[in-house]
Formats: sequence, structure tokens, C-alpha cells
Amino acid sequence: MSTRLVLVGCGHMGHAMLAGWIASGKIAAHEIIVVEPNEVLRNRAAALGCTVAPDAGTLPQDLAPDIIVIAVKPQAIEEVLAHYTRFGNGKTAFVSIAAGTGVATFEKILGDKTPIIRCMPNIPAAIGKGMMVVFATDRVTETARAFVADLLSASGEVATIDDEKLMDAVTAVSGSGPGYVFHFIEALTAAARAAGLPDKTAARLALQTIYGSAVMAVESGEEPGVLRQKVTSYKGTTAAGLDVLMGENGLTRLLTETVEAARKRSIELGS
Ligand SMILES: NC(=O)C1=CN([C@@H]2O[C@H](COP(=O)(O)OP(=O)(O)OC[C@H]3O[C@@H](n4cnc5c(N)ncnc54)[C@H](O)[C@@H]3O)[C@@H](O)[C@H]2O)C=CC1
Ligand SMILES: O=C(O)[C@@H]1CCC=N1
Repeated sequence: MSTRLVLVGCGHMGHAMLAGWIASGKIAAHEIIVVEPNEVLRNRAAALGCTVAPDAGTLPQDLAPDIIVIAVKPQAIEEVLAHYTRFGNGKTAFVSIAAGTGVATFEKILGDKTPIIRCMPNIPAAIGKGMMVVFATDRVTETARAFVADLLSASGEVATIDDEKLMDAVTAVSGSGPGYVFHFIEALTAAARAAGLPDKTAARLALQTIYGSAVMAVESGEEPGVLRQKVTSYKGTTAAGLDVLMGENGLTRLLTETVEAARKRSIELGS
């Protein structure tokens, strides 16, 4: 069977998505070529059953994949894309998961008739619980859109946006968001230790509390604010804690600043 997909870069995100695609059966490993210069990471992709290549120069001359997924760092995009110009201005759709880098950069290098999709995934894609947000240009056919959306659904939820400018905010919220949440776990663990709990107990209580609360927020269908009120007894312990967390310089303000810093960095990466 012919190659349907080329994955360029098989690091943290590339591998997370690749493993999900293959496990879902939406695409077979033998329909995928992975280009990855790092030998260890290349072997990891080969172990999934994919054909692997160390660089674009070793790809077959007659290769005509449906999609090429670019999963390298934003700083490397321009240099990497220069090796894929032969796939530009044709039927192959390019899917980029890079932060910041806009459609204009892809069109400049690959040609402005190239179908381009930007996708912002997040790392829980590795366990099928990701949030993938997609922006596609008018050049992308319905068939390609449907194929990509179906493939991405193997990694979690898929949403689309019509305004590319929103991708910086998306990146700052759901792309980077797992980093914030992992830090919240660290911070609650540190606070638990400071309150006198032994290290292991502190880590366990923090992690299970965040896990249980997140699953409950998803499965109950209730608003987070309503759930919060269910925990908060009148003049009780939660109210005392939330007075700090929801105070004037509390978490909402901190997260607003956090997201804005990440959004600005996404814009910088794209310029
Ligand atoms: N890590 C995350 O949680 C997320 C990352 N992203 C985006 O995904 C992209 C990749 O990020 P990570 O996977 O975290 O980085 P990473 O460093 O783990 O992976 C990048 C991979 O690209 C490979 N590479 C470098 N030059 C190459 C070339 N010429 N051809 C093929 N492969 C090449 C590297 O060897 C590396 O394995 C970035 O653009 C990032 O903005 C997007 C959302 C979330
Ligand atoms: O930190 C980054 O730049 C990438 C994009 C979103 C998550 N990781």
C-alpha cells in the first residue's frame, strides 16, 4: 500500500500523536514514513511498524503522500521546510503542529497554492485525552479536512477555528496548559509538605485530588463553579482557603498573566 502520511519530527508531540493514530487503526503503520534525525527516536518509530528515514533526502522520488505532518521546533521550521518544496503547490496537504509559525511562512516556502492546516495539540494526546485545535486554509479539500480531523480524533477532542490569529491564544491555553496543570500538582504537593505531610503522602493527595476533580468536572456535566460551591461549607475550611486563592491577586489574575505571557511568546515565535 502507498504512503499516506509523512511525519517530520518524532519527538515528544510527534510520537504522542503517531502512537495514537496507529493504535486507533485509523491509519496503518505501513502507510506512514517518519523522518527523524535522532537515531533513538527513529528506532522508537520503527518499533511501531513505520518506515523511517533520517532525512528528507532519503525519501522515495515518487512519494506523493496525502499529508505531511511537520512536528519540529518552530525555530527549525524554515530550514526543514526547504527540503519539502517538491511537495508544495500540489495535492499534498501540510499539517503543522508548531507553535507560532503561521500559514504565511509555509506558503512563502512551499508555494501559496499549498493546502495548509495548522493544528495545536497538547501532550495528553499521548493517552488519547488531548485537545487538538485546527485551522485550515481554503486550499484544503473537504477530503483532506475530514481525513485530518478523523486522524486527530484518535488523540482526543478536536475543535476548529476560522480565524488564524486565535491560534496564539489557543497555544497559550490548551497547548501550554498541561504545563500549568503539572505545575499546579507540584505546587499543591509543596503546600501539602509545608503543612506537615510526609513527601509521598503529599504527592499522592495532590495528584489524586486534581485527577478526581478533573474527571468529576468532565463526567458530572456540572459547571466548575457549581462543583466548587458543593465543596465550600459556610465559614468552613474551603472558604478560608478560597479567600486566598480567589482574592484580588489570586489565581485568576495569575493565570491571566500566565496565558498572556505564553500568547505573546507564540506571536514572537511566529515573527
Ligand atoms: N511538547 C508539547 O507539549 C507541544 C509541542 N507542540 C509543538 O510541537 C513541535 C515539536 O515539539 P516537541 O515534540 O515538544 O519537540 P521535540 O524536540 O521533542 O521534537 C522535535 C523533533 O524534531 C526532530 N527534528 C529536528 N530536525 C529535524 C528535521 N530536519 N527533520 C525531521 N525531524 C527533525 C528532532 O530530532 C526532535 O525529535 C513544536 O513545534 C512545538 O511547538 C505543540 C503542542 C504541544
Ligand atoms: O512550549 C511550547 O512552545 C510548546 C507549544 C505548546 C506546548 N509546548
